[in-house]
Amino acid sequence: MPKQSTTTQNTNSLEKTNKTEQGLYAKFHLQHPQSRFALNVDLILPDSGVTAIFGESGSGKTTMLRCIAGLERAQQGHFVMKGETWQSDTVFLPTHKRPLGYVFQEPSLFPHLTAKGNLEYAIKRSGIPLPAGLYDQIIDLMGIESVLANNSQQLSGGEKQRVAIARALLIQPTLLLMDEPLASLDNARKQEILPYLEKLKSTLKTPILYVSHSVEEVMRLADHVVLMQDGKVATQGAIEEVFAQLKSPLLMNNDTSVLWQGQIIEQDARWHLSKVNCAGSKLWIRNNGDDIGQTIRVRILATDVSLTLSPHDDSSILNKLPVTVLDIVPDQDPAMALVRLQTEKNTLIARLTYRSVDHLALAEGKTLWAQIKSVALVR
Ligand SMILES: Nc1ncnc2c1ncn2[C@@H]1O[C@H](COP(=O)(O)OP(=O)(O)OP(=O)(O)O)[C@@H](O)[C@H]1O
Repeated sequence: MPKQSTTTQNTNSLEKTNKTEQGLYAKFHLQHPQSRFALNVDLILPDSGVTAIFGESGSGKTTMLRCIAGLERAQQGHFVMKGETWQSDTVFLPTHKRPLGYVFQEPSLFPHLTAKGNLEYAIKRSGIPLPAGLYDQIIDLMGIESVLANNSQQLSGGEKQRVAIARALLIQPTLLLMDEPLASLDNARKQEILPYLEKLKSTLKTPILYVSHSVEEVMRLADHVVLMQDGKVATQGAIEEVFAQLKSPLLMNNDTSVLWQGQIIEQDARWHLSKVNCAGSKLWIRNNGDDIGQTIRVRILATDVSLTLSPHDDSSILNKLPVTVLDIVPDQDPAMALVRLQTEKNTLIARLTYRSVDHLALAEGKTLWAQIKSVALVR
């Protein structure tokens, strides 16, 4: 059991600092005495939207979240949230004094209370009066009205987790920490909860740090990604940039893909297609009922991208874009290469055999055409 937090200052007065009046500043150095693992991070993160802490098992995602929550005390630690210091050389706010909500992998509801009882307990514990309408808004946001009277043991896994998220929100946190909140659920339950998380993200202003090792979840929810590797930050940035960088073996496999964001600019009713403009690169996708002007995210798998020296019109492929080779990165499979390509403003990745790389004489700066066999709408 990690050592519980202790107070080293009067927590009534949160120390103000001008270090990061906006944003989150997180710097931790932690070494577990019984393990070789060390966490070493020094980050400034956005104070809005969803930041995914993404990485392989054991890379230190949970440890970082626990340091931020004050559940784990780093030998050296500094955490500033919008100008309020939660930890420094002289400050250590205990967890219960930090204005945060924490959602764990396993929803930890009180089994002897109803869903409503769990929520009321959290509101009472927080000691912050609820503004009019917030309770109903959160219940509605999580879609739990119909299960409020149920004993928490009668709830399904998905319902329990939605109640746990509502409970975390009712504390009115300035930061919401979510540690693999969908990991204990089967795929059907995950698909059921993801739209609630999307709605939560677009409705509430609370910044969310979301730990996950699921590319699908990260691509759907995150705006910003911190990629963790061996206790360090391999890279961080806007989600499109991180997935385009190939900075981790986690991103270099059969599922290697890029994420593009764009707006629907045209509908083709006859063929049930929509045209989406992703920073100048225009793609046809299946019409999923989105209106013109709607912002969407699409995922393009590297295995769905092939390259040709000239734009072929005698192929079934709808999406063809002019591209320039940025670089050629070895795949984990020695037969395969990941070719990073520049489109107008986006990066695209093609997974090809080295034989094809040689056949097309691919090299940095070469211009050619990318054919995109399939584009998946992310939602
Ligand atoms: N209390 C502890 N004492 C010793 N070692 C620990 C302790 N907690 C975590 N570790 C080790 O620290 C490393 C990072 O663990 P952490 O749980 O942060 O990784 P993670 O990226 O969240 O992994 P996962 O995705 O599997 O949850 C692991 O090697 C783990 O065994």
